[in-house]
This record gives sequence, structure tokens and C-alpha cells, in this order.
Amino acid sequence: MVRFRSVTKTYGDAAPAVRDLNLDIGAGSITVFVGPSGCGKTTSLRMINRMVEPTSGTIEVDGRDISTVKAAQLRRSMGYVMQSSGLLPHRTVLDNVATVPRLNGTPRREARRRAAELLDVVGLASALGERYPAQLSGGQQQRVGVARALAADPPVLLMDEPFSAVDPVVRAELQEELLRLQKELAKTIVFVTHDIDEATILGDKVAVFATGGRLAQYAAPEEILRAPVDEFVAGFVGRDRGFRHLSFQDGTAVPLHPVQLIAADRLPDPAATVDGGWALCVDSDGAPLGWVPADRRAEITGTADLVPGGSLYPQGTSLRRALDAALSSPAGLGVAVDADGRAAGVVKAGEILALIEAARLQRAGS
Ligand SMILES: Nc1ncnc2c1ncn2[C@@H]1O[C@H](COP(=O)(O)OP(=O)(O)OP(=O)(O)O)[C@@H](O)[C@H]1O
Repeated sequence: MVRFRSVTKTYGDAAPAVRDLNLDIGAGSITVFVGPSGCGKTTSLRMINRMVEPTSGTIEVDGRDISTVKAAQLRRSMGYVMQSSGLLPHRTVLDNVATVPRLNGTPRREARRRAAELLDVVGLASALGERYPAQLSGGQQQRVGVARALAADPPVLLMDEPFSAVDPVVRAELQEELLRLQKELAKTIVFVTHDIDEATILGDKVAVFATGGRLAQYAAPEEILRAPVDEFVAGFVGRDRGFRHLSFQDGTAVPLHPVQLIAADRLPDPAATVDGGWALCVDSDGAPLGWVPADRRAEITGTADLVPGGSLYPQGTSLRRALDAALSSPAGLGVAVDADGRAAGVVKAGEILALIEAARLQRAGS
């Protein structure tokens, strides 16, 4: 879909910002360019829509050499989202989103109708459409930026550190939202970040750039974490790579154990003597609220006294989520929740580690 052929970019007489880049980007997938600052990620991205021209080499989109396509036309066929949302401050949100369709000749009413739909697609309330960008939070502005990039329904979406200016919680939400959107839209997305975690969460494939504009490794995220090709990639991926790799290992085989549940409206626990272990307090829907320690059952008289729980393990997700739930739980028991958020049982770190080891032995033997 997007193909770099021996592409080099040199600004003035500096050393090349991008050096002999050869890369095939698959249609309908998310490809992430990741690497330290100044390694040529943005330059590579911008060469795809001719915001930057290569010094040598060619780039093809759908088999067509883009140097033969007018830059303005090419740019309108690709959505572009950047770090600062880049919204026009004096236009309402709705008019910002409608900008490109209007340039492409869509009548104003139709463009605004479609823009309103897109706000919904990216999870924004329609009332926000009449606001100005400065009246939105950073996360909302980024969502508008994504809506605007999608407005002309381009097959290719270029995203340059779109989520790096928002706080980690909003960032995680935006990442999930992008993955959800991509399931429906199946765009060809090229995404730049310097955050390896973001790259492995989002990327179907990840291109790790090294200092000096060299492509160090291009592979699926699992492979980059499991088998970095050289010292540079290993160093960039970081010390937690073994743990992060667990994100790609299926957790369905993790044994689930029953746990004693106490309904919040029955605190303090009337059966304070039961098996002596930790008990999990749940709300009326069965969602976990916190723990009642074995030796303090009589003292816990309401939900405010509960010992806060650790992270939750949505059943059947990755070993990483399962292990993190177990390790972060004050009871040493990771709480598994079903699709409706109800406590479904608990998982134990030792058993998860045994599964990890079994999977390793199986890989080694195959
Ligand atoms: N317009 C420009 N003129 C001159 N040099 C530039 C220009 N744009 C980028 N460079 C240089 O090219 C190199 C690569 O920059 P680029 O922005 O592509 O890297 P990056 O990996 O995206 O970095 P960052 O993560 O910091 O944005 C850097 O040394 C940068 O200083």
C-alpha cells in the first residue's frame, strides 16, 4: 500500500535524517514508527504526503509513485493528525471537522451533518460541535483532530505523536478508542511515537528507527519484544520487555479459583469467622469494590474501610493483565472480571508463572 524504496532525506548539508529506507506498509493495518528523538520518524511520515520531499529514492502509494501526484491532491487523500490538534481556533469544532470535505466541494450542510456523525464516532457529545477548540480539554481536542482527519474518508491516516500531549489516563483511552475505530474502519494508519509501549499496544507492525535515520527493525510487536535484532533495539525496548511480551500471550488457560464474596450492603461481615482468608467485597451488580482482610473483618463496617484492590484481570485477556492483577492485589489474589465487570474468581501469580514457563518449554521444544 505504502512502499518506501531506498529513500534518503538530507536537510541541507547535515547528516541524513533518513537513510536508505526500504519499507512496505500493509493496507488496512496500523504501522508504528518508533524511536528516540531526532531519528527521522516525522520526516519519514511527512514524506508519505509530500510535506517533505525525499532527496533520493521513491515512495509509492497503491503502486503509484507519489512524486507524480500533485502534493495538494495527495494531502487531501490522506488524513493527518498531529501532536497539537492543529485545529483552527476561530472556527467551531463542527466547522473544523467539516473543513476538508468543504475544500473537496461537499455542500456545507452535508459536510456539517457528516461532521456531527464523526464526533459521535470518536466519542464526543454532539453539543461540543458548537464550541471553539480552546473550550475543549486536550483529550477532546485530539479526538476532534482524529474526526477531522477522518472527515474526507481517506484510505490513509498519518498520525504524528497524536496522543503525547495528554495525561496517561486519557492517552490510554484514546489508544483504546483508536483500536476500536480501526476495527470498523480498517484504514492504513501510519503512527509516529517515541513510546515503545504505545507502539506495541497499537501496532500491527512496528518500525524501530535508530539514531542517524536508520531502520533498525521492522516486525510485529511480539517479535520486537521477544527478539530484538541488536543492542540498540534491545536497549530501546527497555528492561521490561520480558514483562511487556506477556501482553501477547493469551490468558485463557489461567486457572480461576473461587473467592469468598461479601455484598457491600452486608458489611460488617456477619460471618467473620469463615475460612480465615481474604474476602472480596462486591456491589449489588457483583463488581469488585475492595478487600476485607482476614484479621480485620469486624472492623470493616462500610465500603470506605475496604482495602483497595489491585488491577483487574478481564477474563481471557493477556497473561500480563492476569499477572499484574495478582501482583498488585493486597490479597495476593488477582481479581478476574467477566465481560459485565462482575467478579468471576481469582488468579494466582504462581500458577500464571507456571503457565509462562510451560509455554516457554513448548516453544523451545517446537
Ligand atoms: N525542516 C528541517 N530542516 C532541517 N533539519 C530538520 C528539519 N526537520 C527535521 N530535521 C532534522 O532531521 C532529523 C530528524 O528529525 P525528525 O523530526 O524526522 O525526527 P523524529 O524522529 O521525528 O524526532 P522527534 O521524535 O524529536 O520528533 C533531526 O536531526 C532534525 O533536526
